[in-house]
Amino acid sequence: MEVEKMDENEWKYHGEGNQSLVVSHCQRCVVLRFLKSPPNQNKTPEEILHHLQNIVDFGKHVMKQFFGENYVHHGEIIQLPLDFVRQLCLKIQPERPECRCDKDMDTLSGYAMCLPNLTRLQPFRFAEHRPILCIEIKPKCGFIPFSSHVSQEIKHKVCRYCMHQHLKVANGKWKRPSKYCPLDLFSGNKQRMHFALKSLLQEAQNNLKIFKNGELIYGCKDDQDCVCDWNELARHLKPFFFPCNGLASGPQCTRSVVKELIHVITMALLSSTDSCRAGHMKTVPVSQGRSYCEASAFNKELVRNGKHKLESSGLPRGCLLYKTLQAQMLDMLDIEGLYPLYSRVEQYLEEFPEERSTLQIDGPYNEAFYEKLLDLSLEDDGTVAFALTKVQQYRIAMTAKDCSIMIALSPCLQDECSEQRPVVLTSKSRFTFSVSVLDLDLKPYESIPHQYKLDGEIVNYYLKNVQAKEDPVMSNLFKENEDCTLVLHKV
Ligand SMILES: O=P(O)(O)O[C@@H]1[C@@H](OP(=O)(O)O)[C@H](OP(=O)(O)O)[C@H](O)[C@H](OP(=O)(O)O)[C@H]1OP(=O)(O)O
Ligand SMILES: Nc1ncnc2c1ncn2[C@@H]1O[C@H](COP(=O)(O)OP(=O)(O)OP(=O)(O)O)[C@@H](O)[C@H]1O
Repeated sequence: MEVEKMDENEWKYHGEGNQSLVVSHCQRCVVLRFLKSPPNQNKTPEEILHHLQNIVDFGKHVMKQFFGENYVHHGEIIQLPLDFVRQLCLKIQPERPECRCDKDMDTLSGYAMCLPNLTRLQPFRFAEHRPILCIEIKPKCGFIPFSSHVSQEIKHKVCRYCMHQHLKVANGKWKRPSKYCPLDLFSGNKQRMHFALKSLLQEAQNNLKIFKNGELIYGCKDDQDCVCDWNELARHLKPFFFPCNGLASGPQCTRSVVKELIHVITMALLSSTDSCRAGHMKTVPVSQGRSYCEASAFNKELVRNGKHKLESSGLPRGCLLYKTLQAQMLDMLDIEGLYPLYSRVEQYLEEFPEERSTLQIDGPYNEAFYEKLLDLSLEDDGTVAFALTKVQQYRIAMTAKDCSIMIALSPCLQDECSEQRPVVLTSKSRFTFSVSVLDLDLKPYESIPHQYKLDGEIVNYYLKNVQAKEDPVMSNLFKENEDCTLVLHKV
């Protein structure tokens, strides 16, 4: 990219999260990702550069190992003319959702990350001007803690996402709770995955976005502004799924399109399009802990119907969901078991503050950092080294619990099968697709006390306000299910 010739008119607002703001190029397949910070808490250009370097290194040396070369796009740092950045910031400001304006885009350092636009097929080839559909999913934590350090039994039964929903609705973050449960999506069972995806389509919150040719057509721009009309979605997607079929619009058409969409997402999520080193490392057994969540609407429906053998077909080893789950499961102790270890590291650092850099707490995130993460032993020998390894593994797990998956799909013809890319079939079309992961910024060491506090708040809110009021018939059914999997029904 010729940075001297940067023109803000060639870029447009694309999206943002809590930490960064993204603009996309109007013609080319790249985005710029800027860091954000609260007003008057600007970091120095050196600090920004260091932070960005850490993000790139972490993607390159650590997350690529866990997730696989093809899934991770670490990008590169770019230094931009300050004038361009300031003009760009002014240009995009009106597009920003109000709820994200508590932080400002960094306009002082001139540094940003340059990344491929993942709403396009990866790797992108210039010749491609075909229509593209992209589904972004933030799946969140896909397992129930199996750690013996968990102090509240409910955490072994109901997943964090489902519990957190209630607190979020009470706090006004979302108007309605979602029926989505990450354990259904991560189950590998198609029926459960379909239910999870349908629930995401019903209540997208910040867990689902759909882009057509790079433009957001479905999902929440912010808490107030949600474009979640299935008929409108079907209108956008009909040409993708039923290209030469005169399927009339109406409820039947909407249902058919949504069904095809869910099918195609499921197939892409279960596909294995990469191999990686961590695939060879000793992995955390996926079978640990319970494979379903008692609060899942899918599960409740089964129990209501007297069925209690919830299928968890397991995920294919090479697929991105599997790799994400493996990385998430590096949280083996749960925050309750981790927090005392964090305190041990803290105590050590208070005594020896100069050791902070040797311990690589704030980077560099290099090969050596990665190697130290591979020790999955849970035998606490009382050392700082053990505590530190668990803390760093926890940070990786937290990162994987908050990342997003991008599935880009483009219609292709039968004779295009020779391409390197995988293909997924629907009843009336075929698509080449790519799957990528984004937002792999390592969670800060300093966020651990916040995690500890939040965990307590989520669980206490749930126990007090939800479980206490739960339908007693339902909880009895669960109890019976748990004890002997035999439920007696009145005849
Ligand atoms: O704690 P959670 O599970 O609510 O996750 C936070 C996310 O909220 P969510 O529940 O997905 O709506 C939250 O997402 P939103 O800003 O609410 O869209 C952030 O991703 C936050 O990350 P960070 O601390 O800013 O790096 C996330 O915080 P971390 O816990 O990942 O640090
Ligand atoms: N390389 C990319 N290509 C296309 N879109 C992207 C890319 N990177 C980010 N985005 C879009 O920008 C949004 C915000 O990016 P990102 O998730 O990295 O922000 P964040 O502030 O780090 O998020 P969080 O709130 O989870 O901390 C994403 O949800 C996605 O829609």
